[in-house]
Amino acid sequence: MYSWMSPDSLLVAVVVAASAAAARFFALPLLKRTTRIGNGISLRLPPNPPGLPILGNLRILGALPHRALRKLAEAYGPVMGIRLGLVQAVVVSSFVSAQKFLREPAFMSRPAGDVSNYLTYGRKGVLSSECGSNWRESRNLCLDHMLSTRSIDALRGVRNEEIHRLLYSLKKAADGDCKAVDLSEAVTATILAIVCRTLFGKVYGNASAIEKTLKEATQLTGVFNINDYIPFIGFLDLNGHRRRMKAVRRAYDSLFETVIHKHCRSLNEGTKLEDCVVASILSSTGTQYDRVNLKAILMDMITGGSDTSATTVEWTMSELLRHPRVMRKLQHELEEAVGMDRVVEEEDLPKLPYLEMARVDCVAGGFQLKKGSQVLVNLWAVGRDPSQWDDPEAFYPERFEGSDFLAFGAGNRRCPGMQMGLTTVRIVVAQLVHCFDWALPGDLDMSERFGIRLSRAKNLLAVPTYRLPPGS
Ligand code: HEM
Repeated sequence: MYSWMSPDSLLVAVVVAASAAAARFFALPLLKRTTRIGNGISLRLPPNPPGLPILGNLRILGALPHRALRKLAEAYGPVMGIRLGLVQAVVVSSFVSAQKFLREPAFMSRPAGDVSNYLTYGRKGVLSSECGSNWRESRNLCLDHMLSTRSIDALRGVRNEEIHRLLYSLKKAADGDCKAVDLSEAVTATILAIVCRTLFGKVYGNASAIEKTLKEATQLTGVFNINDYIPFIGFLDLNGHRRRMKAVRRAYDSLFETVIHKHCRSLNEGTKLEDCVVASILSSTGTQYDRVNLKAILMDMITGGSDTSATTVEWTMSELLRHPRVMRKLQHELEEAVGMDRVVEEEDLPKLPYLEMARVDCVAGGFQLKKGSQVLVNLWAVGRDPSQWDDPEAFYPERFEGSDFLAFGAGNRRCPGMQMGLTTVRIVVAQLVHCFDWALPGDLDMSERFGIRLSRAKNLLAVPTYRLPPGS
């Protein structure tokens, strides 16, 4: 059993269903891992569709690679090879194989490339780090100062303030002559503010500029970048990704330098700044702590921590709006557990019905992989694996009662921010559903845009009606 899976609620099922599997989308569609050794699981090489010289199978990916790869897997099987330019990759599309690959120690590293060079300070920090002492120390630092249960509890006040700001603005819109609010934008801004305040103590500079940088970073992190797959033409930067990544890094870097400088100065002078992750790390490691690693960690926390949660809330709300049965069930549960005289508090979350999800043991057919192969776990396809779930396309949160899911990865590189992500997503969804009835202003377009996480192609617009008594 995962350690975070304490008594939980239908909300978790809904969130998991929307973000993880039964619903249509994953926050992160394709997980990239790489192997440093041939794993020798068996003697067979996985079947590989024919490709072009040099380009290999790159052309088949198109605008929505997760869909193209699943289609291909229908013909070639749940573990298939593909060649991306000069890089041999293995695509994993079934639930049991994904569990096997993600937990296999041989696949604990992440591939090198433009993202690791330009968006993670050269494989420092956690996200793109090779598996080794730097990765382990950075991951522990994140867990100690931000992602442990104690830190998450300590940061409750920040979440509360920002979420109440969101509720206030939505209520104001509902009280006025509001046609529809842009829920995507409102939720993204709220979650980014929570993450920035958690990391830095306050939102430095222009919040919408940070949001723009974040969007650009998450888009660039997910793309299939030709520079990575045909490295000898990388210097030409044909698609301009390297240039855009350098711009993102410059924008982040100047923000991080300002924040770190302020906190170092205040620590050296013994003055007090806001409690936050930067202050906490610098107080415990000393102000001489490797600045590049600290900036890489901050980058990981912003990229890994904000858009993933915001996207999950967006899809969850989209599915709830399309499925009034689940919306009503959720509202009813909140009415029973919280009542209608006050808004939900984080303390209420464990009071919601118990839900336990057990780990499913797996046995996967193995293949021999070449050293350095990239492993692409198609989480989007895994979540719709018909051999795992009946009617996998349907939004049916109850299916997760007592079952496992892989929305946060698995094995030693599984998401360290799972508890924080779930806490944020659950409290935001709970508040939105408890405080408001929602209606759609027109048809709901459910198409997606590919990136490190699948975002909605079009922002979610919805009309709120306040449902708690005035003054609560
Ligand atoms: C709903 C929200 C979230 C989702 C769906 C999500 C999902 C994921 C997934 C699928 C992975 C890859 C795991 C693997 O390779 O097995 C991952 C890694 C990671 N996530 Fe999250 N995540 C979320 C929230 C967060 C938060 C709040 C943080 C931190 C503030 C965070 C930080 C990270 C980091 C640092 C890694 C890299 C771990 C490593 O390579 O060792 N995530 N996340």
